[in-house]
Amino acid sequence: MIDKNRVLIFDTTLRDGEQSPGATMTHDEKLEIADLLDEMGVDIIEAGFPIASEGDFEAVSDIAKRAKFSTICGLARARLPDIDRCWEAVQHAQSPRIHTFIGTSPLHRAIPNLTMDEMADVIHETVSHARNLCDNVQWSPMDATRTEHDYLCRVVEIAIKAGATTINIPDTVGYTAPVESADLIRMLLERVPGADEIIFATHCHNDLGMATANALAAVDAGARQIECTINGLGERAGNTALEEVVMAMKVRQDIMPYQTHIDTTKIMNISRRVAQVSGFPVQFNKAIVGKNAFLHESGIHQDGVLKNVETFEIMKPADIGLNEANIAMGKHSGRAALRAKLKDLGYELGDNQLKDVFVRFKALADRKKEIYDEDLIALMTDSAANTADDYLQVKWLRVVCGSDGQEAELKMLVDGEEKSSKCQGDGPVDAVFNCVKEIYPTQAKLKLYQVHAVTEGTDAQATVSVRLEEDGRIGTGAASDTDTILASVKAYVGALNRLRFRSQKTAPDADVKTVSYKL
Ligand SMILES: CC(=O)SCCNC(=O)CCNC(=O)[C@H](O)C(C)(C)COP(=O)(O)OP(=O)(O)OC[C@H]1O[C@@H](n2cnc3c(N)ncnc32)[C@H](O)[C@@H]1OP(=O)(O)O
Ligand SMILES: CC(C)C(=O)C(=O)O
Repeated sequence: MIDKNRVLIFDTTLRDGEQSPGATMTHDEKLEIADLLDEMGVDIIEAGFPIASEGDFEAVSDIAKRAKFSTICGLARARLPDIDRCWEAVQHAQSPRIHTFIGTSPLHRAIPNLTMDEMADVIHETVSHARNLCDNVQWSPMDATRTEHDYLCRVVEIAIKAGATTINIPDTVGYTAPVESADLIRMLLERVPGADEIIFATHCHNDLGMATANALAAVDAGARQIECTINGLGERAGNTALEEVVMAMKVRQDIMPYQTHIDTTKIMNISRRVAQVSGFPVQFNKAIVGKNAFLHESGIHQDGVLKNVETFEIMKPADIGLNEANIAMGKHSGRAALRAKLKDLGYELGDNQLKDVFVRFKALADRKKEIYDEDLIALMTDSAANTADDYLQVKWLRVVCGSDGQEAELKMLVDGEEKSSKCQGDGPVDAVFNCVKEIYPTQAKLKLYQVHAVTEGTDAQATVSVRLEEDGRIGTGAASDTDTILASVKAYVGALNRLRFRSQKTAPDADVKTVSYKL
């Protein structure tokens, strides 16, 4: 007999999860997911429906042979050939289980056109047959939550008498509410003879978004096995999500003092893997494993988290194996978060410098949805390379591009005086460089022009590097912007400033202006 507060975790990602339209996994992918489930401490893995296809049979039987910790279970209809095939597949597991089911609600009884008595006989016969093959048998009255209570009690009792060791109560269509889910388990425990000898399981679907709540309510009422899937994958709106019930019980031990055997630090990895192999991406705001589940973007939250992480986090990201930073930089971020983030990246800023970088950061965030570390590094490089003290400064730019040519119009400050130019060129970058040359004539030769996208996406920042040579001196410039042409002209002008600075340093009589380059 297991500890009264121990809740068994039955994962059906490979069976009910795979029933999500389009989520079919290959044989090797199923083995890989089964290994991960086994390693994370899932008590029972429902590996497939062996009679459904040769592929399902092979997968269940190969998983059965390799599982080290988990019980391996296969699904079978209330038909003897299904049960035999299931046993054939699971029998080599160190701990095999047969799971057989039949729809017991009026709607489901009508499909095979069986009376209540006839169905009761089928249940007795099929569960007995399964039990003769395997001493670990699970039986499910499909659509239990829409089955008449008296009939449900009757068939559950028959299944227990026939040898079922686990009775699963499925909310097949995700119709029930938490209070009913709990009442149903309580009712069965009270009314069915022998109910205290077996384990009741709960199998919930998420059609009304209540699968997790229903499963936990059933546990509260006495169920001791939760059927669930990674990422809540499953038929229609999916099943109870493993990560949600496991973490809810872990975090709320005060009101749910139940234990599982799950190593929660493995959750994130398996969630990502299931998302990849099933082709079902996890929604960003999904509880526990969503990309945003531990991210804070708004300034007030970020400030709170930096001062005391518990202000906005009820669990540690590391508890689910997430070791990434929890601060997402974006247009709602404040100075505290920017300073902390830059410090992480190796930039210690004084208040004035932070003020300047913050203005640039907000301007960037207005144009770009997500600000990655690389964007901030680019921003710092850009800040260092292009300052308000520069001799040459880009003030305004407009470029017209089209199949009939490119024209740029540029305004610059040259030693504080505004100058403008309009030029054509062989491409937009050439056109804008021609404007610079017209405003600030120079003999400098372009030795390198390189564009590099800092992050992914069409809104990515481009970092442009420019190297110029004049009289044996080299001047380099770099700039970043979501607008590649603007980054190009800023890099070009930065390189010119640098060349000028260098030429003045080698001419001691010249009026040297202090320029704070850091390249
Ligand atoms: C709620 C759930 O998730 S239940 C599990 C659902 N999963 C699946 O169905 C996936 C795997 N299924 C399959 O590959 C196929 O349906 C198979 C191989 C099992 C059966 O295929 P087919 O023989 O072509 O039957 P089909 O799928 O058209 O219809 C289902 C048959 O199973 C019968 N059936 C359904 N559930 C049960 C049950 N629990 N016990 C006995 N018979 C059942 C239906 O009455 C129907 O029988 P019929 O062909 O005699 O009318
Ligand atoms: C086979 C049963 C347990 C099922 O998947 C359901 O009823 O949803």
